Amino acid sequence: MSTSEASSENVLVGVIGGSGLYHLDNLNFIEHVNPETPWGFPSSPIAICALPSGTRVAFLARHGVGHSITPSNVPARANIAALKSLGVRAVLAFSAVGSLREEIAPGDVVIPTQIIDRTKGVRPASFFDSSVVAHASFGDPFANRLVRWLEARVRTVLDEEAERIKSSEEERQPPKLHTDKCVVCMEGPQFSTRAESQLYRAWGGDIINMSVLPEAKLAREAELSYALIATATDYDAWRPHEASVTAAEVFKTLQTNAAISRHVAAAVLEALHEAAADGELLSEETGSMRFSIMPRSGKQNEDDKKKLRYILPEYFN
Ligand SMILES: CSC[C@H]1O[C@H](OP(=O)(O)O)[C@H](O)[C@@H]1O
Ligand SMILES: Nc1ncnc2[nH]cnc12
Repeated sequence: MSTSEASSENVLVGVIGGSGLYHLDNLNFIEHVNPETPWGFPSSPIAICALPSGTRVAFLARHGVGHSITPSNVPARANIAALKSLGVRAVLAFSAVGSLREEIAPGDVVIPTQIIDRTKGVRPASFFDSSVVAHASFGDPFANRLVRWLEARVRTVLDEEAERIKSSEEERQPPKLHTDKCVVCMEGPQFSTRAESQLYRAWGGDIINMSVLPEAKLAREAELSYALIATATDYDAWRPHEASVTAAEVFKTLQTNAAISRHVAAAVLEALHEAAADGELLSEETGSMRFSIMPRSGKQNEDDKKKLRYILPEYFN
């Protein structure tokens, strides 16, 4: 199936849900689509949902709806290719992360701008792994304009949440927003040792997950604008006098964090769709691969080019 064949009407924004976020059940579900891409099927069928205005968005559960796919086995190429095939231009990815900083408390929201790669080379991390060679720029791994645009809107959502918590019986601290942070992406599935956790702090890491790579790299190769909205679940393993993170601790905060993530999604998706349609917000990523692909040569295989046409039809027609 080519990109144009798979296009579903006006779906410009894709949401990738992480641990705890398997549905956007505050939006109207329309249908499931399950495109077979040249890299296989996505983690789960993609839910097409409608916002109150009727605008459609695509939702994909990264680990499958029953969370049956480990971080190392997420079919990230199929996920990104499938979203692109629906016409998606901007991806909001949600992730449950560990905190490497005292001031980033469980429940807080982080929109990072940098990544340190601690994956182990076991995940297919490029669409260009064949006779067609490309070197995408990745100095700024997230879509900068989209990140700045999101920060303002997420801050408003969290201010409203703080007001709601203040006027309720709830005793928890309102979630804070942290920007310009660095996410370490580790292989897993085991959590880090205390020594690794300390090392990542020394390197400048602020939060840690197992999922942002290769997702962010593949989004860049497919010219999608990609931003991560991370919610902290734990303090990882760096605090000397505290127990190191356990899955049980992560699960405790997942529900509350998922509620915030749904809130954020509902609050930003309509405006993001409009901005994506206008094009200006996403202009940095559009066309970014044009000069990253090594010049055509007779050695490029026709089948390899055909696969790439699925994500970048303008360069492989
Ligand atoms: C459930 S704890 C570790 C797991 O949670 C995060 O998943 P996601 O990023 O999809 O929310 C983290 O990256 C690990 O994959
Ligand atoms: N401490 C941690 N390390 C890696 N991924 C995580 N996801 C949530 N907490 C995490």
